[in-house]
Order: sequence, then structure tokens, then C-alpha cells
Amino acid sequence: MGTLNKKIGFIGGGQMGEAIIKGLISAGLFMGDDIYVNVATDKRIQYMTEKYGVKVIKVTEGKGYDIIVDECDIIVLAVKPQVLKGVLEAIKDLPLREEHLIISIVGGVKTSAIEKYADKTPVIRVMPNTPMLVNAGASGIALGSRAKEKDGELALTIFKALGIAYLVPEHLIDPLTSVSGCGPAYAYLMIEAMTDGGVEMGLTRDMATTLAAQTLMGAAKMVLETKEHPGKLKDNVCSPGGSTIAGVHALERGGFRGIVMNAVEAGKIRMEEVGKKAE
Ligand SMILES: NC(=O)C1=CN([C@@H]2O[C@H](COP(=O)(O)OP(=O)(O)OC[C@H]3O[C@@H](n4cnc5c(N)ncnc54)[C@H](O)[C@@H]3O)[C@@H](O)[C@H]2O)C=CC1
Ligand SMILES: O=C(O)[C@@H]1CCC=N1
Repeated sequence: MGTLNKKIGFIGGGQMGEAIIKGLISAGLFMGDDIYVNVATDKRIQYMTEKYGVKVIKVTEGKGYDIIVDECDIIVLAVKPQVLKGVLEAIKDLPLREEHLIISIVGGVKTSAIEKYADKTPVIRVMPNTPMLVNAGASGIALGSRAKEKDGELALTIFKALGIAYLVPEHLIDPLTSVSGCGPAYAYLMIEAMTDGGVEMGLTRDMATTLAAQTLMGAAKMVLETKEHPGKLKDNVCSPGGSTIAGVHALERGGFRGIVMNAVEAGKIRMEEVGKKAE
């Protein structure tokens, strides 16, 4: 048994389910043996079993969730929003108890929508992100109406093992989604664009990608470790009359900060729409 001395089951073992499983095993919170995963394809059964030594159960015609409900203390909903309703319809008649904890990472879907299908079980909503795969995740956690402080502590322990995690009121989860959930994609665009610029100036693609990625990581580390305002750190790079301020001018002429703020706003609006459709 892992250090949490609990069993955890994942309904959905795709990209995010796998990222969480990998992090939990390497943190020692759960052993492969304590982890159950529902998957939808045979290929995934073989991959998850061989790679993580977890117990994998295939879902066919809406069946296969009972083992997770019977065996696990924590049930993680890690399917796409579009299939969530079918999953909830299928698990609502299973013996979900007060002692279970449901953790949903499904984008946009409120705890109240999930609580309707599980009349005793506490529900927690988490928005993690893909850098969990390399132990550098950033998650927001919100408690549903039945979740107690101890449930929040448990979720914090789980997601802090995969990076950083904040407990927030639920109305902040959609805004947070667009900053940290979607944010990696925005950062990859920046890395790709800086790489293309480097390639245009004659750098090899490999070297330019590594330089750009290391630069974003280093800049992020500076913000986190020095706790300086990003504007001050930016000023420190800009020599008077130098190259950085010329680059900053070019970015601002293109509306860089406004565009990024628009992206964060668009992500939040879309997440709300996706959530409403899924509920
Ligand atoms: N991709 C991301 O960066 C983030 C995603 N999320 C949320 O995580 C959830 C999962 O996303 P991903 O892992 O990226 O998707 P994914 O498509 O990689 O994984 C979903 C998995 O569920 C399986 N599945 C489909 N129907 C099923 C069923 N009825 N029962 C059991 N398993 C079933 C699929 O075969 C697939 O492997 C989504 O709701 C998304 O909003 C949250 C944070 C970040
Ligand atoms: O794009 C999405 O909807 C999900 C939620 C946050 C990241 N990926």
C-alpha cells in the first residue's frame, strides 16, 4: 500500500488520468496495486497494465465502473466533458457511499451537477494541467457542498505531490482553468514562435527549441523564486537603447499583452460553455 493507505480509481485513463497516476506512483502516495483504471480500448489496457502495474478495467456498453466503486475510496472522473453524463448515469445506481470521495477533473462541470448523481458522496473539483507529467503541475481545487475540510486536505496532498495546488472557491475554477489549465498551450506557442524566429536567423531548430524552452523555464523560475514583480524582472533585461527593449516594442506594437489577456478570457468563456453543455 502507498503512504495514503487508500485505493483510488480513475474513470478515464487518458492523458490526464495517466499523468496523475504516474505522479502518484512516483510520489509513493499509491502503489500500482492501489490504483484501478477504467479505459475504453484494448490498446489502453495493455499499455496501462504494462507501464504502471495498475488494475485496468475496460468499459463496455456503459458497464465496468462497479469494480471501482466497490474497491476504491477515491473515484477520479477523468473523461472528456462530452462523455461525462453517460458515466454519471451509469454510476448513479452503484453503491456510492458517504465515505467515498469523488474528484472530478472534468473541464467546466460544476460540483453541483455531479452531486445530483451521487446523493451522499462528497465531490471535489480539480483543474490540473499537463506539466503534472514532469512533476511541475499547477492545480486549483474547489470543494463541493458536501466536501469537508479533510477531503480538501486529501485532494491538496494528492495534487501537491504533482506540483503546486491551491484551494479556491468554485467560481474561480473556470478563470483559473484558462490561466493554468490552458496556459501550457499558450506557453508552447511562445516557445514555437521564439524557435521559428531563431531558425529564421540561422539557428538550428533543435538548439533554438531548447534555448527557448530553457529560457521560459528560467524566467518562470525567476518569478517564483525571487518573488519580484514580472515587470521589474522584465526591466532588468532591458538595457537602455538595447536589443530587448526593441523586441518588447515589437511585441507591444502587435498588442502582445492584450492578445494574451484575450486568450485567457476566451478560455474561461469557452470552459463555462463546455461545462453547461456537459451538465
Ligand atoms: N488536457 C488537458 O490539458 C486538461 C484536461 N482536463 C480535463 O481532463 C479530462 C480528460 O482530458 P484528457 O485526459 O486530456 O482526455 P483524453 O481523451 O486523453 O482521456 C479521456 C479518456 O477517457 C476514455 N473514455 C472515454 N469514454 C469513457 C468511458 N465511458 N469510461 C471510461 N473511460 C472513457 C478515453 O478512451 C480516453 O482515454 C477532460 O474533461 C478535460 O477537460 C483538465 C485539465 C487539463
Ligand atoms: O482545453 C480544454 O478544454 C482542457 C481544459 C484545460 C485544458 N484542457
